[in-house]
Amino acid sequence: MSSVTLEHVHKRFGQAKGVEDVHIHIESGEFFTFLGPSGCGKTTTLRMIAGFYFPTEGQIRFGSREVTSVPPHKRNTGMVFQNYALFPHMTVFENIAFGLQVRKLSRTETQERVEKMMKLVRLEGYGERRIDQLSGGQQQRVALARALVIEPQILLLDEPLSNLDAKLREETRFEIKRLQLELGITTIYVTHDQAEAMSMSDRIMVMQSGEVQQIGTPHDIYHRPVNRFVASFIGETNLWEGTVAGFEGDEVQVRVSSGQILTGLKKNASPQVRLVAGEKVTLSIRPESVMESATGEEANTVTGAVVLAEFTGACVNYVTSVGDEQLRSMSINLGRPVKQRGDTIKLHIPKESIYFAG
Ligand SMILES: Nc1ncnc2c1ncn2[C@@H]1O[C@H](COP(=O)(O)OP(=O)(O)OP(=O)(O)O)[C@@H](O)[C@H]1O
Repeated sequence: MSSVTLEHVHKRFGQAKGVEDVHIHIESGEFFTFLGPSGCGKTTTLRMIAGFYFPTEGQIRFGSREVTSVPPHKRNTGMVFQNYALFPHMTVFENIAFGLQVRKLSRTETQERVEKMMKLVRLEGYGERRIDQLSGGQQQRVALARALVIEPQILLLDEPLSNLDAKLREETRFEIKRLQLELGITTIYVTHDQAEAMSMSDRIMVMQSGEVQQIGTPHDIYHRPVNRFVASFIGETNLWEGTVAGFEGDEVQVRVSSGQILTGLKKNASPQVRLVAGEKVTLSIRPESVMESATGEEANTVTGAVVLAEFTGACVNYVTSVGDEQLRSMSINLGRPVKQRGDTIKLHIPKESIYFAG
């Protein structure tokens, strides 16, 4: 297995920007995800790692080997494409064996390796089926087996689940994770689906408009987003505008649109934020951290009118109007009466759950 390093990599398509200054080190055996909306540069970055595009500037290394302008077939990477790119007229066996035949392996070895792969992806007994006789999920597993059979140092996956329905997508993401852990293979995964990225990855790189916004563990990115974009792209959040009103020890007071002062912790600020009295700041408050107030007396309790009440059985979700803002809250159903639209509600925002996101 191999680490992957991108050193100040840029890609331009004529005058158009593809990606700008991607600088990352992916550890050997890591599951690393490129996450972002359509057009943010995920696929371009992956294609440079595969060798389908060469960078306009910068260097790419696998371990200590420089591969910046090495062609794809000499890189020893396995790739799964969004549409799988299988050969429809060939059988499962022939599809998986393809890369081994190109490499001129003996028949016995090819047979052994393909069978081992079919077992690994749970397709034993399907060798003679044609691709067009398989379900979407099974085709996806053939594509994975075909990428893995050549024993690549690095596995590259470009939106591999996007053609599957929601339930199968969830099952298959566990399957991919299981395979990755079993093989210990360095895996780079491209998706625009934040739940997929959060549940599978060791680390995530969040991209927007060809630029890296943040690199971190799912936990870091969720709890310590560096800016508004990351805060709102990853999970749901309330983004409130406020003005820094003052400081006390390790706490900071912020005036919000209702005129009320909320207290947060200085340490919960993105490195991109300067907390200065009188300056505007964005507060990111996750819905699950907002609680219906037990006494109405706790610090950081706001009062508002319920705009939307949602009872899902397991949870009670409210959207509440507070000053000029709305506050979305989400809590486990503890059997309390559910408020209705128009009711007054008091909501407590614990000070440690306020994050200053820029
Ligand atoms: N071959 C190309 N020629 C010109 N521009 C390109 C080419 N490939 C990508 N781009 C541009 O580079 C930018 C990044 O595209 P890229 O395909 O990497 O985004 P993405 O995040 O993978 O999006 P998606 O999820 O829609 O595939 C976009 O602005 C895109 O228009």
